[in-house]
Amino acid sequence: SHSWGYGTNDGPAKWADHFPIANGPRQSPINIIPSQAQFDSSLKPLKLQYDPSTSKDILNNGHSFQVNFLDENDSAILTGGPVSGTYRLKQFHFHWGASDDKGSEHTVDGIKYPCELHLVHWNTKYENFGEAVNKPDGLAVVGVFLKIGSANPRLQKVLDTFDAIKAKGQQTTFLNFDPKNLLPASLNFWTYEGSLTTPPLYESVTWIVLRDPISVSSVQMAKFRSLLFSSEGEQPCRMCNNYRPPQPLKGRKVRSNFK
Ligand SMILES: NS(=O)(=O)c1ccc(C(=O)NCc2ccccc2F)cc1
Ligand SMILES: [Zn+2]
Repeated sequence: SHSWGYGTNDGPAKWADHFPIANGPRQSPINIIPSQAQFDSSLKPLKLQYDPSTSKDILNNGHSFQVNFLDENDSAILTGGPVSGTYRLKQFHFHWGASDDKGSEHTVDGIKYPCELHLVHWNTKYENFGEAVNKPDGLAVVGVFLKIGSANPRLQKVLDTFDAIKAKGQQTTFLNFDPKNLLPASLNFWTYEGSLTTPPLYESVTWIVLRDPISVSSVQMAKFRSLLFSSEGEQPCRMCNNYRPPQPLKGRKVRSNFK
């Protein structure tokens, strides 16, 4: 299908040309305004049960890099929170900026974080990810903000693979990584109905954005920016600013599980 990116000619402002749902009623990301979020006591605690043995490999897909998980059984699952049923972890990936003052997709009271982690889960009422990805209750993505502070040793394990996945299409084995180690202590969250934040922008995501960030150092953020959008042998193009800006809320309610 059509190639898209984050540049002047193929970036978010142009996605509607080939993906008209870009102007749809439940697009992501959004700006979260905590004072306008509605506390919902009926929201259940979020349950993330990740068996670390299910991580498989790490891939530079030309838009971000992602850690892929075995999802043939229920060894890494999300239950509770705003969802009913069981959602299986498929992959996690990040979005980041060219400098530490931007990079997250969701914003909080207009504040941008330097980076945002997305843990992508699919609803096991469907056969597989491909079946779930375009259904209104198909996906649940947990968003985690990264804030500049002390270096994050758990994150460093991911960054240490970057020399092997510098260019688009490169992939390497990445076993026994526990994504629970990339979560903040509190699972307090905001939740709303949204979409994939990249083409095809399917409106299939129940977003679960954690309130508390995890830490990343400025040096570690510089390492993210050493990856390339481009394939080996092409004119090198540094991977950064791979974030979509906030989209219109269009009447949606944002709920929280905390006061
Ligand atoms: N940034 S995010 O909202 O968390 C997000 C999560 C997953 C995808 C994805 O799987 N795309 C590939 C894809 C799309 C459609 C069908 C199959 C696919 F693999 C895209 C964006
Ligand atoms: Zn994402």
